[in-house]
Amino acid sequence: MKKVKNIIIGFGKGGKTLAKFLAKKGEQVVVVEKSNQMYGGTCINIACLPSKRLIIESENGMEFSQAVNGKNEMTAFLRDKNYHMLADEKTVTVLDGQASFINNHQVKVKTENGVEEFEADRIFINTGALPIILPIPGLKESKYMLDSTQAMDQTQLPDNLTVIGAGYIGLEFAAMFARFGSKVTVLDHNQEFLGREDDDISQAVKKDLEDLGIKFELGVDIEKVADNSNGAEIFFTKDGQRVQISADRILSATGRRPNTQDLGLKNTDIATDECGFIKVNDELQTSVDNVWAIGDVKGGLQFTYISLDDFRIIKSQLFGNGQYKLSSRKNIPYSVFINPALSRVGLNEKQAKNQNIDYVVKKLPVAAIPKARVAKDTRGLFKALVDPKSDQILGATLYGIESYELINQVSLAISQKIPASVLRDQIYTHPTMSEAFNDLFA
Ligand SMILES: Cc1cc2nc3c(=O)[nH]c(=O)nc-3n(C[C@H](O)[C@H](O)[C@H](O)COP(=O)(O)OP(=O)(O)OC[C@H]3O[C@@H](n4cnc5c(N)ncnc54)[C@H](O)[C@@H]3O)c2cc1C
Ligand SMILES: NC(=O)c1ccc[n+]([C@@H]2O[C@H](COP(=O)([O-])OP(=O)(O)OC[C@H]3O[C@@H](n4cnc5c(N)ncnc54)[C@H](O)[C@@H]3O)[C@@H](O)[C@H]2O)c1
Repeated sequence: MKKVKNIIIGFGKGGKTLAKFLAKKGEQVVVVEKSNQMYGGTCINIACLPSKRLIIESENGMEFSQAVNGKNEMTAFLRDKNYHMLADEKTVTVLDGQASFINNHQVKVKTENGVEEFEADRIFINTGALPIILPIPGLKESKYMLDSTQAMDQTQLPDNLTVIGAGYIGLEFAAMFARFGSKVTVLDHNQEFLGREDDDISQAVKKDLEDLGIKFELGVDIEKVADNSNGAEIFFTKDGQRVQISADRILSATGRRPNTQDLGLKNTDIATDECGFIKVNDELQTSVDNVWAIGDVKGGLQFTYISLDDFRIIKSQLFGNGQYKLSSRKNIPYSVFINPALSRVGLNEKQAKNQNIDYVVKKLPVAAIPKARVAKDTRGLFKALVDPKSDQILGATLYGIESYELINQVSLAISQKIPASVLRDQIYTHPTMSEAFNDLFA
C-alpha cells in the first residue's frame, strides 16, 4: 500500500485544475483516469467541445463525416495537451486505471499491469456522469440506439433520426443533425417545450427549430422500440392515440446519472442521494472526512464551468480563507447552443411572478439590432427583468446570435451589482451585438 498526499479519481475539469494547482504548491498528486481516451475528461473528449465543433461545422455547411474527422483531430490534440499538462509536472502521477474504494481512505486501482493500492490524506472524487438510458422495452437492446458520444462518432449521417429528450443534448443535437441533412423528430414526455423558459421565448425557439425541419412530438409516452432490418420502429401514445414512427438511428438524450457504479462506495461511509449522486456539504466534503466530490458526480447543475467552480470552493477551503462555498454561488448562466443560441441568467418572468418579485420587463427584438442585420440573422428576442426600485438586473433571457457571449456580460453585471442604467449608458463598439444593451436597458 502506497501512502500519498492527494488522490484525484477522474480527470475531469475540477479535478485536473486542482491537480495542477496542488502541483504548483509542490504537493504530491495521483490522478487516476480509467480511459486513455478520456485524459482531460468528458468536456473535451465527448461532450462540450466536440459537440460545439460539430454544431459549428453543420452551420458552415461541412459534410458530416469530414466534420467528424476534424472533430476527432481536435479532441486528440486536446487530450494530449491535457495529459502533458499534468503528467509533465514533477509531483503528479497520471495513472491509467479504474479506481475503487477499499475503505474510507484507501483506494485500489486496477491497471493493465495489476492492482495498485493507495492510502491518501485527501481523496477527491471527480468521476462525472453517464447517459441515462430509459427502461423503455427494446431501447437498450436496439442496435440503432445511440448516446451522445456514439452520435458524434457515426461515420454516416443518419437519414432519419429520432431524438428522445428535448433537453440540452436533444435540442443541440437535433438542430445539428437537421443542419447536416438528417430528417429529425424529437420526442419528449413533457407537454411543455422548454417549460422553464417564458412562453414567448420557448415559442420563438420552437418555431425556429421547426423551420429547420425538426418535428416535435411532445407529451408522448414511449411504449417500446422494435428493430427491423434497416432501422427501428418507435411506438408511443400521444393524446390517447397510438403512433408509430421509423428511424434509422435513435439518440437517447434523457439526462445523465452519476458515474459511481464501479467506485466501491459500498465499502465506505460516503453517502449518496436517491439518484446515486454523492452527497456533499457546503464545502463539497462528502460524509467521510477528507473525501470531497467535484463536478457532475455530486449532483446539481451539470456544466463544465460548475466543475471548475467546485475547484474554487476546494481551493478556498484548503488554501484560502474558506469563505467561498456552494452557497456563495448564485445566478449561474447557461447557453443552449442551438442556432441562434438561447442564453439565460437569473430570473425570467415566470419565476419572478411565482416568487412575487416586483419587476419591469425590457424587451428588444433581435431584428432591431444593426449587427443582426449585418450578420443576416434577425431571429430572436432579448428580454431582461429589472428591479424598478434599485435598478438592479434580476435576470436576462437572450435568444439570438452571439447570446452565449452577451450573457456573460449580464451575469457579471448581476454578480457585481452593476445597475441596468450602466449597461444602458455604456459605450460599446459598433456594430456589435453588445450595443443592444443601449436599447434593451433603455
Ligand atoms: C454531449 C454533451 C454536451 C455538453 N455540452 C456542454 C456545454 O456546452 N457546456 C457545459 O458547460 N457543459 C456541457 N456538458 C456537460 C459537461 O460535459 C459536464 O458537466 C462536465 O464535463 C463534467 O465534468 P466533471 O468534472 O464532472 O467530470 P468529467 O469530465 O466527466 O470526468 C470524469 C472522468 O472520470 C473518469 N472516471 C470515471 N470513473 C472512474 C474510475 N472509477 N476510475 C478512474 N477514472 C474514472 C472518466 O473516464 C472521466 O474521464 C455537456 C455534456 C454532454 C454529454
Ligand atoms: N449547452 C450546455 O451547457 C449543455 C449541452 C449539453 C448537455 N449539457 C448538460 O448535460 C446534461 C444532460 O443533458 P440531457 O439533454 O441529456 O438532459 P436534460 O435533463 O437537459 O434533458 C432531458 C430531457 O429528457 C426528457 N425525458 C425524460 N424522460 C423522458 C421520457 N420517458 N420520454 C421522453 N422524454 C423524456 C426530459 O423531459 C428532458 O426534456 C444537462 O443537464 C446539461 O447540464 C449542457
